[in-house]
Amino acid sequence: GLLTSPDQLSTSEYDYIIVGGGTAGSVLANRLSEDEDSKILVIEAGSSDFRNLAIEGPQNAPRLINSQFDWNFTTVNVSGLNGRSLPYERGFVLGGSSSINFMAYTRGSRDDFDRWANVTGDDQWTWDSLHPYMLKLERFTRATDGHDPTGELNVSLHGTTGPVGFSAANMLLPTDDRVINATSQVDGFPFNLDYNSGDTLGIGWFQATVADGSRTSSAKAYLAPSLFRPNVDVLVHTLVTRVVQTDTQDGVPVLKGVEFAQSAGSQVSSLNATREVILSAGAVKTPQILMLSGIGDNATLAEFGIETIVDSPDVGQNLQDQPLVTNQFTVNSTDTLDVMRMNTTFAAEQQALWNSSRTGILSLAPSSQVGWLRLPDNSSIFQNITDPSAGPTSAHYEFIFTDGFVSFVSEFPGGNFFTIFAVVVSPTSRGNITLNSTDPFDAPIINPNFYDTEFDIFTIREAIKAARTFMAAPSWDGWIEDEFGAFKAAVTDEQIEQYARNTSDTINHVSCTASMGKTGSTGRGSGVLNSDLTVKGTIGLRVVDASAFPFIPAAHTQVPVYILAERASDIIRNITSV
Ligand SMILES: Cc1cc2nc3c(=O)[nH]c(=O)nc-3n(C[C@H](O)[C@H](O)[C@H](O)COP(=O)(O)OP(=O)(O)OC[C@H]3O[C@@H](n4cnc5c(N)ncnc54)[C@H](O)[C@@H]3O)c2cc1C
Repeated sequence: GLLTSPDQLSTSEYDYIIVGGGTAGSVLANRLSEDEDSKILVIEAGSSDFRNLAIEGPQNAPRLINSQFDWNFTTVNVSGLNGRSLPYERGFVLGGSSSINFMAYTRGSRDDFDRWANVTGDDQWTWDSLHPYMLKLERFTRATDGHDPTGELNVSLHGTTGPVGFSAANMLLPTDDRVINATSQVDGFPFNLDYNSGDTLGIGWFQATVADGSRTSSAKAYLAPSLFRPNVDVLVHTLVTRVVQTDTQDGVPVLKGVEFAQSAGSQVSSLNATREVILSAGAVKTPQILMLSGIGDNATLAEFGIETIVDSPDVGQNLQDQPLVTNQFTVNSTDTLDVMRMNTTFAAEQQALWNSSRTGILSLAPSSQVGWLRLPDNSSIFQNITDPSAGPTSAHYEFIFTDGFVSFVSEFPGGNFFTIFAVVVSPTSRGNITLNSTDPFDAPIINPNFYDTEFDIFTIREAIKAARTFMAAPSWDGWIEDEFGAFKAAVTDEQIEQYARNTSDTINHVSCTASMGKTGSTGRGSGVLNSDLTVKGTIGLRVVDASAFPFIPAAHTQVPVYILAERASDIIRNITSV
């Protein structure tokens, strides 16, 4: 059942204690509780309010930033962003970041997963091994306006019975044809019917975790159904403060205990799992919990007076995230989604329509098309830098097309706009998560370290130029008026670089802060986890969330988390075929 206080725990005999009821944690709760004999406890710091209408409404996603459903983290002053600090959103509610994200539904490329298998030396992480899970987890749903999705995705590539409902465009916009037609008018931007085929490259229709006009979160897809089972308890408003050693076996520490509290001054409770503790607290909090529990770099832990249980120098290191720039154009039209911000009567009508039938503009995902693109093979950057992408099916940069004005640095100026996001999706910069204090209620120090490398700056610059090339296609003639604001002013390479440093934000894909490496290998750079996601040097402790990625996929990260968590559930249950 759903519990709001530790006093309500019905038993102290849980087989699995899952830390975090977010994207991955909800998958685990559901799959592990399929075994009626297993008792599962999920401990979640945030609230149970994942059915709140603010979360359910797809077009409301921007308003969840800095809301009660967000941890409201901020980064350090990032030197590659000319010293700016960014808000760093993470979901603080059941479903975790899947409850507040922008819903892009992207599996990643064949090469992304084959690289995971390669660096871990474990074939279970190849695209082919994971493909059954991709089908198992998803459920394709039709558009809310009933239109035929032919031409928007390849339905035959998709699952139709899984828990995660997704869709292509819920209604059509006047800009859709312009984007799609431009793909046949300029070289280098081919149409791709379905970037979830394994080959991501090209421009195509956005698929989103929106079903029947509402957001699909992991809480809705996985956790809510499991709550009907007698063997699942979910305790909300409770922070796990650390994992504790309960035993030693053959000299190896057993970490099957957790401590938790409801607020900074309140009583700390503790429980031991009979089988294992699984950290699914996300790529910001999982490394913090590990360090507070004595698993981290020996010297760093000593500075904070934390006794080292496992000297694991990679904890919190290797942070990978993707920076983005929003580039706006003014348009010769009064029919863009900007109208929702300028015409309150129209906005109220759309709200009423969504409230009554979950249709209309508010059922749309934040974008209707997206593109996955590579730098040309003969780019000058490759003279001295090896291609950091996972391979030929993986992009270096992404476009996200938006019918309206989007900026993370300037206010909406009024008027009608079109925005192309440019995103570096195969970054070589590496950031980190470090401790700020030994207080578990304190946020850790977050440094995404954007644009630390020449490759990342080169790529964003070329992506912004490529956006200009794409938008010069004939299909935009008479509709696009002009570039806008700081984008327009950025002309020379140096100006474009400064424009990127001054306006970039995060796409919120923080990953890889407790990553998998080759099983058994130790020392700096060999990873925090074995390839079965157990924490190296421990017994009884696993990490299952975006921290575990060895490389960030050239994709949005929620589906890779779903895939990882589905696979992890079978590893834990010893199930070898899907
Ligand atoms: C604003 C935003 C937009 C995004 N847009 C997209 C998108 O469009 N498409 C996409 O694919 N991905 C997107 N992402 C990324 C994607 O949502 C995440 O990569 C993914 O959801 C991470 O899953 P996770 O399980 O690793 O962590 P989370 O889902 O964040 O789960 C972690 C959970 O652990 C809880 N927790 C943390 N610490 C503790 C503790 N000490 N004790 C108890 N509980 C704790 C948290 O409250 C949270 O519920 C976006 C993310 C954000 C924030």
